[in-house]
Amino acid sequence: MLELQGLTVRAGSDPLVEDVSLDLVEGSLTCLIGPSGCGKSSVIKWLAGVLAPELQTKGDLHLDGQTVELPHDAIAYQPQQDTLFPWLTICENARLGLEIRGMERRTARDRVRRLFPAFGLDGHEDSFPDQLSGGMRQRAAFLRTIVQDARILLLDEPFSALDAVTRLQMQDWLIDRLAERPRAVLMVTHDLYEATQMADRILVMAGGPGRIIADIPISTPRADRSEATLADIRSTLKSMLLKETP
Ligand SMILES: Nc1ncnc2c1ncn2[C@@H]1O[C@H](COP(=O)(O)OP(=O)(O)OP(=O)(O)O)[C@@H](O)[C@H]1O
Repeated sequence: MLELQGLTVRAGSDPLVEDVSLDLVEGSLTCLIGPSGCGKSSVIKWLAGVLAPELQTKGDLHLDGQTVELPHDAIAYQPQQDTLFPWLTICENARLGLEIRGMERRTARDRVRRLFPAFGLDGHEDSFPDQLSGGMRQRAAFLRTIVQDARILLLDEPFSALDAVTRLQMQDWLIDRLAERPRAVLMVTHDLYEATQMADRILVMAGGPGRIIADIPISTPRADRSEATLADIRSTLKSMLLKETP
């Protein structure tokens, strides 16, 4: 579905990412892991079309075999922080992206409001972000991303600001939402447990400059994943990350 070939990112003469290629498949969640600073966000930001303009980049991107220009409507991006505007209600925050893309305000509001129950936000349409818990804010950020109805979701550490229990709940919740409508998902995480529990495939990056050093499919169905079934793969990933962390 989405194929990236040979992404290179440089800051002047300093190579940040070198020859990264990956493909994303509909109905499949790919996790991107790697040591801090190895270039994970740079890859995901480039795919989203929001990488800092002062960086020099080279790479080919194809969607269903066609070359695409970035940013592209088929690709939705959720940055590390929830980035909800504090002066807008949750409903206004969620519909903003649709309005920017030209949707009439009433249509955007109706489309967004229909999703509130499934996102556990029923009754909070007119709340402001600081009136919600961390988990609710994160669900609101997901709502804003998912309402764009993009076929490809790029999620940069979507659960990093959450406490441990909310994080586990949100992981299950996201998997359920994705099952309702298959999309291709690329998710950056630092959490090996999260990656092995959620991913269909894990890409491991190393730094200096950033490159992909392993591509590990996880074929065990999510419902059958347990500490025992995932122990070997977690241990392999842990060794790789320890070796690559400066
Ligand atoms: N605009 C920029 N100009 C120069 N260097 C940059 C710029 N943006 C990022 N970098 C550098 O690129 C490298 C990769 O950064 P990036 O944020 O992609 O890493 P990361 O793997 O996502 O890190 P983390 O896991 O800590 O979020 C880092 O060394 C960073 O300092």
